[in-house]
Amino acid sequence: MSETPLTDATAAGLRADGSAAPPPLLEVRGVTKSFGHGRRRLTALDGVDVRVERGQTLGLVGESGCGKSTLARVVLGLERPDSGTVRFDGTDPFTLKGKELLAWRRRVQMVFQDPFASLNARMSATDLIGEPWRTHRDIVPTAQARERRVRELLSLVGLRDSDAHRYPNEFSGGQRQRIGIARALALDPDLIVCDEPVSALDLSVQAQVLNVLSELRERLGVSYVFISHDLSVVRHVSDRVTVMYLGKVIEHGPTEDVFDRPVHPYTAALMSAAPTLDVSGQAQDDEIQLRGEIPSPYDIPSGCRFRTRCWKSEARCAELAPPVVTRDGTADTGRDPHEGLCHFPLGAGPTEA
Ligand SMILES: Nc1ncnc2c1ncn2[C@@H]1O[C@H](COP(=O)(O)OP(=O)(O)OP(=O)(O)O)[C@@H](O)[C@H]1O
Repeated sequence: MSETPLTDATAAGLRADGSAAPPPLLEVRGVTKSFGHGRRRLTALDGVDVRVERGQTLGLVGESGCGKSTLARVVLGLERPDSGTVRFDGTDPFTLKGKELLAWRRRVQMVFQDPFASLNARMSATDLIGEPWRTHRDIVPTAQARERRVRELLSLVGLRDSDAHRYPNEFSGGQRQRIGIARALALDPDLIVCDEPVSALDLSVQAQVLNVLSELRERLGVSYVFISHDLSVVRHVSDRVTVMYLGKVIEHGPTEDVFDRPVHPYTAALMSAAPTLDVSGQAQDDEIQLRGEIPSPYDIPSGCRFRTRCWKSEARCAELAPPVVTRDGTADTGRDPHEGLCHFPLGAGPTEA
């Protein structure tokens, strides 16, 4: 039996009144990406589906090496999938060329984890923010327009006009990340991929930067893919969450559903390790200890790839690929499904094999 992927799509693409829903801003379906050859070949993404609606934030979580950055690179058009499709506003960006490709590249931008590493110390804030305009010259054709736009962008991220001519070493970590955000906004994108955008910052500064991101969403309608190891941050910023394990999506759904009623034991374990969170239905207040280490990506376990660390694992988990289930063990008919891949989902008895 081949493994069934979680198809992260609104049911049949229909609204409640039966009319066709507009395509999501981003729709990744069945994307597989491998690296290397022969015995040194590993599958970093295995039939991955994700969806980002306009003006929404998708949280992407999972341990190191599960494929989050590879997925981000695919979304940014930097890595071509081996199979599967990427649709941005209904168009496959990998089919674009020339001017169309350049126009699309504006629409998806990135905010990096470490503002210290990602900013060139010898460039002023103005130069850093305006660097993307070197490639996209038509956006601010004159020096005057450029100066005006830099001031607007500084103001949008909560910095002052006088900051325009300062250098990275004159800014705090939080201010540098604000410059990183202003730079991502310079091309007026529809989607920003944020890869651990606050994990290098002090706790008190993290909240300020997260507020900047959420204000920008309100004001500009920008969408985010938000990658983070910090589940309390993901819960705070995300409308929907996708959980990955060893290159596969093992659970996805609306944030509150996934956090309050995880389907997959792996999701529950991740959440139980996050100090402020309560996993209802699980050992309250106790961290779920997973057995062993993450398996090698060169040697993915048969059946359910999480089984070697799962406390619910039985013989079936090694023999058969896990089915798609919801918290209640039934197919979800709602518009925004909350699903997981598991033989023994939480909150339900064993599913039919
Ligand atoms: N260019 C590459 N060549 C070979 N292997 C790669 C390459 N890029 C990623 N990988 C492998 O693919 C798997 C997924 O990596 P990826 O960086 O996407 O994970 P991640 O979830 O982003 O991890 P982290 O949280 O540590 O950044 C890992 O096993 C990694 O070693």
